[in-house]
Amino acid sequence: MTRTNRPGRDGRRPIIEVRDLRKSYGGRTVVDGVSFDVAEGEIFGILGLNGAGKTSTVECVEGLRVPDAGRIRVAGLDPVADHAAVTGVLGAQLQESALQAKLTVREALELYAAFYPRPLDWRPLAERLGLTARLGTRFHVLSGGQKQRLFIALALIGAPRVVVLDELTTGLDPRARRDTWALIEDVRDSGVTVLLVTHFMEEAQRLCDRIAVLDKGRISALDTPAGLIGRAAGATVISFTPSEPLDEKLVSGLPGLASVGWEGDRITLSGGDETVEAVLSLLARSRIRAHQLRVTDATLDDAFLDLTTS
Ligand SMILES: Nc1ncnc2c1ncn2[C@@H]1O[C@H](COP(=O)(O)OP(=O)(O)OP(=O)(O)O)[C@@H](O)[C@H]1O
Repeated sequence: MTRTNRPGRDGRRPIIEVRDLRKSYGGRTVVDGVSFDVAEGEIFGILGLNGAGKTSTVECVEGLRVPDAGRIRVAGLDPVADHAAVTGVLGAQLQESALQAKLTVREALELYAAFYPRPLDWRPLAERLGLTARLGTRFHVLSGGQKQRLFIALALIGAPRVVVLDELTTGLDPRARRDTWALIEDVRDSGVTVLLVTHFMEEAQRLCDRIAVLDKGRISALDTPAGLIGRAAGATVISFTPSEPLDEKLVSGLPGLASVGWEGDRITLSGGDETVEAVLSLLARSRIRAHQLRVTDATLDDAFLDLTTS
């Protein structure tokens, strides 16, 4: 596990370097000066609303799109100028349309293995991904989870140092999604660096060592999941039903208060630790009881909403 491994800390060059990347379509800028580094062995997440520029960014990293400006290196290689060499170090998740419906799992694995000079042996890979019982099954009859596992196998078959996974678990049921997360951790633990584009906060929070939040083509924050949550305006949420009405002036003057909301008689406040302490002492001073008191940490969802603009 290399969760503490960060670019530059151990003096090694990051495996992915993106500097001031720009990309426009028809004069509309959708990636506007994006820079980040990914250390070898990290799971690095890119989060953002629809149209934020996530796919454009990672497809530039893959060499599938040509940047208008900026500099990208993958294992020291330029993804456009050195495209053939980059495909040897970078495995990309296929889009569903890339595989013929009638191809069996075994045929897909053999076909893709033949593209690489030193492919992994597909049999143990299929075993590790739970595909052995499906080797004779045609692609179009696989379940969503089985298709995703096949896509992971095909992304790994060339023994890459980096895999790029874009919306890997979209459309999967919660169990298949969790199984896929375990697989991605397994991939990372085997030393492969993962660049992950996702819409799911829970997925990003669970898997990613660091996350870049893209907002309208720019990085609005880049941090660990815990770091992003800590930046959310209200990192702690306290809610309760007071036994008597609260003095609104005292509530709005609470230190560190980020938000207040009422749902019927129930109040929900967000803020820092000092807000929670002040609420509790306000209640004690006013001799008001707090029914069904809950204190929870803010989630990545809260941080994400703070860091993106609709
Ligand atoms: N080839 C293209 N030609 C024209 N516009 C494009 C092209 N590819 C993407 N766009 C536009 O660029 C913007 C960014 O798209 P991109 O797919 O990079 O965003 P995204 O963050 O991955 O979005 P999503 O979460 O919806 O997949 C979008 O408005 C999209 O419509």
